[in-house]
Amino acid sequence: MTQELTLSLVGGGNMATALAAGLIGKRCAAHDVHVIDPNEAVRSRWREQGTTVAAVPDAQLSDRRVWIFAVKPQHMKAVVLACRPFLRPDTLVISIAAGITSGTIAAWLGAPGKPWTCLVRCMPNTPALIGAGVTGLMAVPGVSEDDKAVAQQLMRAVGEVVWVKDDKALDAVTALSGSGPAYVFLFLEALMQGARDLGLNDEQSRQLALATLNGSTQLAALSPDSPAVLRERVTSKGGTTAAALAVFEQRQFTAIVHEAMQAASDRAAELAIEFAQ
Ligand SMILES: NC(=O)C1=CN([C@@H]2O[C@H](COP(=O)(O)OP(=O)(O)OC[C@H]3O[C@@H](n4cnc5c(N)ncnc54)[C@H](OP(=O)(O)O)[C@@H]3O)[C@@H](O)[C@H]2O)C=CC1
Ligand SMILES: O=C(O)[C@@H]1CCC=N1
Repeated sequence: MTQELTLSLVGGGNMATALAAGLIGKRCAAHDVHVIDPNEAVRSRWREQGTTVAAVPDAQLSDRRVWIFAVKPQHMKAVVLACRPFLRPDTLVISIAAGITSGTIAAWLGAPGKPWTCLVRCMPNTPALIGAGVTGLMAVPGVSEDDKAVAQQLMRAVGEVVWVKDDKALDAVTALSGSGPAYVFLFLEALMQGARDLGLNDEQSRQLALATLNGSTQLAALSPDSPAVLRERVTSKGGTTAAALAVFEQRQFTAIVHEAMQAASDRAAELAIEFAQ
């Protein structure tokens, strides 16, 4: 375990919990993690894990080398400004908030005309909770290679990492892997419902649907063939799969997914404007 990394989680909700599941014990000790959250029930859960906690930003922030902002986009400005007095010149700030751009956060943290340059935006996802997450990262110009490595090392503790070049690309990451688990869970729910409607019981539906998603994604990851080729191998001419895929096509499944992802990306861009003032 890398013990020397000290961390503050600003916002101790769902995503902070998912990240901590991989980080604590692997990248930092629980007592080196300081959690800021206004909710006593949330703080109590963190206390039980052995972290220090506070309801509002406090001087302990200054002892933490890395801060991860994990509050809702609408809370970001107030929270960032409240934390700002506790910055050290070498504090590495990581934001996982959807939408809010690196330029906006850097301006909030910095002085007029002198934006904060030690800032990385990340977009993780909830499978981080079981170490199976994937995180998109982008760094503002000026972040040292060492600090990029620290951010990467943190996110690697909960899954894979993909660096992208700018905020726009991070919005695309948000629309794919940030929000993506919800799309997959929706598809899983639909498969299970479909199976129940066809007469299978709850347990059978769950086992078959989960194993199908799991097996198919593993096959796609390991196979040299494209998803399209793998799909064709399932689809016998005049058979059952062709009948099902014809319905997907008729209902424009691909267009629906495209439209949904565009909506997620557009919403990220809206959040950037809505909560930047
Ligand atoms: N959930 C996901 O799948 C993902 C979320 N994200 C991003 O992560 C961020 C957090 O999302 P998520 O974890 O789901 O949200 P949660 O609501 O679960 O967690 C946010 C936490 O921050 C607390 N909070 C509110 N105000 C403050 C404050 N002033 N100071 C400190 N903490 C505060 C909230 O308390 P209270 O509930 O009392 O308001 C809550 O406990 C968002 O910006 C989201 O865009 C990124 C990737 C994936
Ligand atoms: O729904 C949201 O806005 C956040 C960002 C990605 C996943 N959850």
